[in-house]
Amino acid sequence: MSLKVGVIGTGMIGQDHIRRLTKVLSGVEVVAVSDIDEARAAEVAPAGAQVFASDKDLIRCDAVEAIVICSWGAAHEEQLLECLAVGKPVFREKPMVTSEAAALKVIEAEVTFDRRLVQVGFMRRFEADYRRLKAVIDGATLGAPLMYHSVHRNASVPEGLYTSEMPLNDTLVHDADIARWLLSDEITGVEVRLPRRSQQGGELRDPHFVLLHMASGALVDVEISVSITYDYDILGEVSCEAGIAALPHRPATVVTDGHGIRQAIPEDWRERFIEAYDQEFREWIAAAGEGTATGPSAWDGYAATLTADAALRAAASGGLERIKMVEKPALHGAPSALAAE
Ligand SMILES: NC(=O)c1ccc[n+]([C@@H]2O[C@H](COP(=O)([O-])OP(=O)(O)OC[C@H]3O[C@@H](n4cnc5c(N)ncnc54)[C@H](O)[C@@H]3O)[C@@H](O)[C@H]2O)c1
Ligand SMILES: O[C@H]1[C@H](O)[C@@H](O)[C@H](O)[C@@H](O)[C@H]1O
Repeated sequence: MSLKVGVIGTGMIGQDHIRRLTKVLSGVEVVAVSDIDEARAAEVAPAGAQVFASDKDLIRCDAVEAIVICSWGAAHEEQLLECLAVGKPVFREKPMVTSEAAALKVIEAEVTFDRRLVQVGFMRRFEADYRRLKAVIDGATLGAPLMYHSVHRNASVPEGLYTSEMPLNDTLVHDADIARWLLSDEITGVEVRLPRRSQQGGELRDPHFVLLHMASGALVDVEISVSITYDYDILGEVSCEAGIAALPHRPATVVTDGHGIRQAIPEDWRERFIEAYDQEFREWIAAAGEGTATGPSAWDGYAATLTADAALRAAASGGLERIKMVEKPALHGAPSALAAE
């Protein structure tokens, strides 16, 4: 039996997820779509899917067993709370929400329901290369991680839609989440430095250099570039007490010609993380079929939101901005290092 899914938000990633849910993965069927741009929803709706003008009607529709939300960040809170109110599993693209207060409401609603329903779209955790990197760090041979260097480069971002706060509250959340997951640690403080401004960024302030302070004492530096022009480049290297572990470069055909020897880099996130998104949804479909969720949780969404908020404060203050988390609910795993402080 297929899991019957409704998709809210049929823009760039909504369409890419509809493609994988209808053409790549099995055990799932897209039975409904909704977007504030109803014409766009109708245009991309798979054959036989119902098109809803209202997101609430889609969420409450009896034929919809689980929901995928790919709308803009500001819409996420209400849509998530509605899914939790009707007890349906929900995959929510990052960022989970855009304020601490909203993140706490989502956590509270899920804890009241007393079963995990929310999975947040931090797809890096599902990629084989990141999983192998984590296995090495968790193994005994390299010793404790001391530093993580994370490079996050976008060739460009959508003009007009991508605003000046988004390097820190939309893009950085991936690096914050993967740092917490790879190092099994929590973020306790954030600093932001602004290097010389790139002329390629137009109105946007680009790039950003971010320093994340971890509860263990490890440090994480993050380069956020959103107008690097050449391609979509994601790198990661962990320095441990007795060695280094790094993500490999993606395999690509080696071209030799009059310009030298070279390998192509993925153009954008769709290409770079294609297998990660597929695996993320395979695992979501299995969990949602059992009425629950797996992988990045509402707690992880909350941690990323706090980091984004602290980064925005740090960019304004120029100093170290501290993060204080509430106590971690049992539903979301063992108490965090911070809760014990
Ligand atoms: N995990 C990733 O790598 C990744 C990649 C791209 C985007 N995203 C995230 O996915 C979300 C969407 O990004 P996108 O690039 O597809 O943006 P987009 O602008 O291309 O699409 C967003 C769509 O949502 C619709 N929408 C907005 N508010 C709505 C509402 N209240 N109800 C219904 N529909 C609504 C818009 O009309 C639009 O069609 C963002 O939160 C973004 O951060 C994640
Ligand atoms: O929404 C996208 C997406 O999350 C990408 O993975 C990230 O690299 C971009 O910077 C962001 O704008």
